[in-house]
Amino acid sequence: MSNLMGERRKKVSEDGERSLIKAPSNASINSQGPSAASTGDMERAARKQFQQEVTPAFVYVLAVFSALGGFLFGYDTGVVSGAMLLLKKEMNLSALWQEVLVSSTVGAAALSALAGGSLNGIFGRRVCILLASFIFSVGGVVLSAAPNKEVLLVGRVIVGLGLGIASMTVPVYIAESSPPHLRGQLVTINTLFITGGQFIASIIENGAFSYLRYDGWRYMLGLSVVPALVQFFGFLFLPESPRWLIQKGLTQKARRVLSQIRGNQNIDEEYDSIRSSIEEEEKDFGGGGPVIWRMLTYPPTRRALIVGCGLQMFQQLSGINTVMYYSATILQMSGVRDDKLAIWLAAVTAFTNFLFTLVGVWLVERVGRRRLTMGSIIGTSLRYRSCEPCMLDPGCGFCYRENSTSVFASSCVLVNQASTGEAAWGRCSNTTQMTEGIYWAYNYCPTSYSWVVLLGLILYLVSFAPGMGPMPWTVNSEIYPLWARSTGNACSAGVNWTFNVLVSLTFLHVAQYLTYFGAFFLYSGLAALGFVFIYCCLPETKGLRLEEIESLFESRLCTCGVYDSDEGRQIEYIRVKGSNYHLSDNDASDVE
Ligand SMILES: O[C@H]1[C@H](O)[C@@H](O)[C@H](O)[C@@H](O)[C@H]1O
Repeated sequence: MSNLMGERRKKVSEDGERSLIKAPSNASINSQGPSAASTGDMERAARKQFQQEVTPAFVYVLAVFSALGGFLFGYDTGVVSGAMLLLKKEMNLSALWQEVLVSSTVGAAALSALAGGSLNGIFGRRVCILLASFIFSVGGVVLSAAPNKEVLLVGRVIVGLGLGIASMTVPVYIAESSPPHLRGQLVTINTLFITGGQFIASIIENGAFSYLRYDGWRYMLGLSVVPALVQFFGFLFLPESPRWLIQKGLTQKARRVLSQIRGNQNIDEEYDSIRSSIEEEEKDFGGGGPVIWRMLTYPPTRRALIVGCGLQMFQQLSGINTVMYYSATILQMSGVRDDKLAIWLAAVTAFTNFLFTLVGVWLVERVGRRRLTMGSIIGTSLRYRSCEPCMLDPGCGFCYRENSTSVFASSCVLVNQASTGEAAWGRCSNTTQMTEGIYWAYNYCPTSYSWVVLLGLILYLVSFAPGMGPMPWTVNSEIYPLWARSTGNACSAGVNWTFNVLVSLTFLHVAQYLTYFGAFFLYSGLAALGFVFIYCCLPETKGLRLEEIESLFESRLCTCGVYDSDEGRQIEYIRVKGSNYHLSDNDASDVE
């Protein structure tokens, strides 16, 4: 089958009408005398003209309206912790009910992301986004009106169903509508909106609603109806993905949409190329069993699926949501004793995540997905090395003296086997004997080190947010051929949500057993594994057309870093006839 696809690509590049030539490098232009040089000049002029073409505003409008799905993702997963503080008092919720209310949304999202694959294939991206925003609105209304915890649970499950569908559809819709040179940036805007939603949620948690004696949680949870309705009504007027339309044979409509999105520029080459790719795909993969089976039995899509799901798995295993969901608790354990301060500091961490995702939006088309993701995961795995080594050992605790400014006379001492509240011997061995100014810290660093923990969390987010946060979503929206795109994204989003629920549900237990710092070392180790996976298996997709990306998975999965060389990236084709030139971002370096 892979030979077949190779043949197909050869055919496309030899096609007369869409005649393509290899663009010579600068060096070869200079060494080939005047005529070659003037061809080179013409090409340069053409490139310059191409690069001056303004990207129509419509594609940004489309990306922003779609990314409201990301905002709801961030808001709904973020606001629940603040709402829970109020709910547990008002509805007398047990710990089990609190856990169920928080994780039911994430669990429902995992299931509906998987189901979203078929819905996308059958009804299209636009209908799925409309459906998700409708579900979000219903969920918001149910939550804000809930008379008891059972109805709350129903509302949380409804919201989760919307989340799963939105999380797998929005990146695909944006990727399929964007021009190649902006695709990474526009898809990454979706993650920017996720982290923006988390940040706004953290502000709302602290804001006026949290001071209401009754029903503050209703406003917190119900507020999500506003962006959901904006998205719903916006999408009534926004078009379907042109690629999905072509796949369904609605070619006239697809042409109209593509030309609308491209601001009436000449779309002939882009349209032809998408259409011929899809027709070839139809011929090669038209029949023969469920899509997931066809993906698993065809090596390039199997490899893409491994890369896509692996990225999502490592994103979650590197512990992002232990920070996003528990940062207030972590800060309290590290010595911040005032509740309100801990919650405000948690908002600072959410803001850092947002701000540095913006850096990711800026970097993605400059340094590419691969380098950004690798740099990010390295930073992520290094972050935890700064805190007390003593805390790593569940058998030890920290005995210290403290005055108003500093910690002194500290030592790491074995914990009493019978009670972790005191040391096995010494100054901290008997709580009643502990005189004023002597403290015993088990499972956290003493107060004057809490800034180290806050700094640790911030440094972690500074390295996580530009790469590991957005890239798994961005890369997944690009690496599958059209016939496998919905299913590929459904699976990888399902993996993301599943590991999200696994890591966030087990975090407190893991921390109890290994201490907070031990748990962080565990995630750090997993992130290091993730680095090896990314280094070996993730190819660069920057600047390529969606239809070209599939060929990156034709060779062996783990090529151990050969992607870093520019080999293969030098093959640039420009069209000789007509006025549409396709350039990868490498071309930018040729243009003065
Ligand atoms: O990419 C996002 C983002 O990084 C969020 O902050 C996180 O909560 C999500 O789980 C993740 O998928």
